Order: sequence, then structure tokens, then C-alpha cells
Amino acid sequence: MTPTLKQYLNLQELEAAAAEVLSPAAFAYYRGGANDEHTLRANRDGYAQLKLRPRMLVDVSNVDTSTEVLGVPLSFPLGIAPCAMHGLCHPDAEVATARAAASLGSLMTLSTMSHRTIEDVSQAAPERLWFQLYVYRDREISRALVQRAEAAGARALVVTVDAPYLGRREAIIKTPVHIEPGTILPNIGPRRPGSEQLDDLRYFDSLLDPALTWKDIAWLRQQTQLPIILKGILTHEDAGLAAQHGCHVWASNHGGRQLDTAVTALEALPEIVEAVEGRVEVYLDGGITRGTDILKAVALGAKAVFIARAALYGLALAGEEGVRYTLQLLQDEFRLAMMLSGKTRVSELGSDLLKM
Ligand SMILES: Cc1cc2nc3c(=O)[nH]c(=O)nc-3n(C[C@H](O)[C@H](O)[C@H](O)COP(=O)(O)O)c2cc1C
Ligand SMILES: CC(C)CC(=O)C(=O)O
Repeated sequence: MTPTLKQYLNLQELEAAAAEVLSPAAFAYYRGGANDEHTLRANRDGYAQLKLRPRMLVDVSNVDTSTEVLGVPLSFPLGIAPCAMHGLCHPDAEVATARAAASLGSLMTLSTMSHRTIEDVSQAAPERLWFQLYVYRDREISRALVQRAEAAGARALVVTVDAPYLGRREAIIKTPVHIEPGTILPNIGPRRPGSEQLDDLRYFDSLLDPALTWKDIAWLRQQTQLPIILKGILTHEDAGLAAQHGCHVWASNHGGRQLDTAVTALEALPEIVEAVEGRVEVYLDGGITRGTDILKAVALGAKAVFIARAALYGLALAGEEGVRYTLQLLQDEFRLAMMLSGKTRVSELGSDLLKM
């Protein structure tokens, strides 16, 4: 391992270090949330406020952190959430992140807005890739992406449902992120003539279909054999509908980047888990920076949790090795948190572990 990585003891220190190496615009884009960033802060604060009820005098000399999501074995219940443009962090972009995730028995979710192709990233994380789909107004492009993801061996399709439009992220209005001319974002295709006045993110925004509804989910269901996961669900009403449509549920407020003052995924999790009644799997993201955060989300019923920004910060600092370091820190913390709570298997984590 690069000697300098070891000096960072936790994900907060990795973030501070990444802020020094990233361009101000890229860091502002990665870190920022919508409006006053209430939801962004709440994502972190929610974990600090939820208290654990550890059990004592349990033999924890042999702890197993492994689990499984939709048939993919995980060394611990954590994967990489979809993030646009890893290439702003490191030239190896999503390929480096995917390699790191695969080498540690984790899982990579590739964003529609990636720098690398689905096929390249799939090779970097065989059997450990999910593909995130933003549904475009032009359904044929979306359908072709789904087919490519399936052919490349992606194990699930993650459909993001909380972004009919991009949220108002003031940091990037002040310091717009600039994609170098000539950069290829392979799933976007050439610019529509007449769109020159839009910056890159606004242009992408204009491709997304704000008219997406449950009938489109039914349409997607017919396009693919892959399991479908709806990302961005925050209520029991939508979780119930997702399960009715045969979709798994990813509780998320998009890292506080969409609707400011929306509930956190952690707050929404109990009603979501109750609504799906075990018919489908439930995942969560937003604000995970500690092993105890993973423990709490799993105890509340999440099958696994996902990280976005923390992985990008590791990537910015040291490419594949930086992402591996980030994941390893989290796995070590999670194992210790299990031991100190008197739990030896992920299946033992339940609501009795939490002070409600
Ligand atoms: C820079 C950045 C880019 C993102 N890009 C996407 C994306 O392309 N698709 C998507 O569904 N979510 C995207 N997200 C949201 C993340 O998948 C995730 O929901 C959110 O960041 C919460 O995790 P975190 O607190 O660990 O960052 C992005 C988040 C960030 C910070
Ligand atoms: C390209 C963007 C739509 C990616 C995204 O979801 C985000 O920045 O939060």
C-alpha cells in the first residue's frame, strides 16, 4: 500500500485530503448537496443520533462479515453507489473503482454518466457489476443501454427514480464542473445541435425524461431479464408499489443532492422494510462513513449499503488502491463494530441492536 494512505485514519480524513488534490470545481461537484444542504447534513447526523444496544459475554473470536445481494456474494454488506464521471478523479476512472470493488469482494454500480464503457467496467469487475440507468426521453437509447448491460454481464439494473430534473446544487452554479472538450462519455452520444448554451450537466439534465411513471417501469420490466432495483425511494407508498412491480428498493435521497429537507434513507428505512414484507430486497445509501453506520442500516433491515463520495475520494487520492483502502477501512470498522456489539454473523443483526 502507498505509505501515504495509511496516515488517513478514517473517511473524514480521506475527504479532507481529496479536497487538496481535486480541482475546486470537481470537489464542489462531488461534495455538494441541494439548496441549504439540510438533507446532506442530516444523512450524517442521523447515524450519530441512532444509538446501539450492544450485548456482552458473547464469543466474538470468530466473526463472519459476509452476506449476499441478489445472488452476488459480498465480503461485507457494502457496495459502490453509482457516481457520474469517475474520470474527474483519476485517469483510470470507473475501471479502477470496479477493480478495487471486485478485488475486495464488493460490488460496483456503474453510472449511466460514466467515462468508461459498460463492457470495460464489466471486465474489471466480472460478476460484480450492477448498471445504473437514467431513463432518457429517447427510449431507444435507454433500451440499447439495458441490452448492452445485460450482454456485458451486469447482474442487476438500478433505475434512478429521484431525478426527473437535477436538484439545485448551488456550489456547481458558482463553480461549474467543466468536462474537457474531446472527453468521451460513452453513454451519452453526441450533443444535440442547438444545445451549446447548456453546460455539460444541464445538457445531461435535458436528456432525462421528467415524465417517467410506473407505466415506464412496467415497460422496462419487459425489456430485460435482469432484476430491477428502484433507486431513490423514500416512502412506504412507493416501496409497496415497487414490490408490486417486482422491483427491489434502494432507499436514497441521492446524497442530499435532489430535494433538500427530504427525509433520510435511514429515517425512511423502517416504513420501507415493513411495506415490502420481505418480497424484495432493500438497500440504502447516504452518509455512510463508519462501520457502525453499516451496522445500524443492516440492523434496520437493509440487505446492504452503498457509498458514493467516499469511494470517489479514495479514487482521487490513489486510484484503484485508494478505493481499496477506503473499502478496507470500512470493512475493518464494520467487523470491529460487530464484535463490540456481540454479533458474529450479519444474519444476527436486527432491531434489538438499536435503541428506538
Ligand atoms: C458526484 C456524484 C455523482 C453522482 N452520480 C450519480 C449517478 O450518476 N446516478 C445516480 O443514480 N446517483 C448518483 N449519485 C448519487 C449516489 O449514487 C448516492 O445516492 C449518494 O451520493 C449518497 O451516497 P454518499 O453519501 O455516500 O455520497 C451521485 C452522487 C455524487 C456525490
Ligand atoms: C450527471 C448527474 C445527473 C449525476 C448525478 O446524479 C449527480 O450528480 O447527482
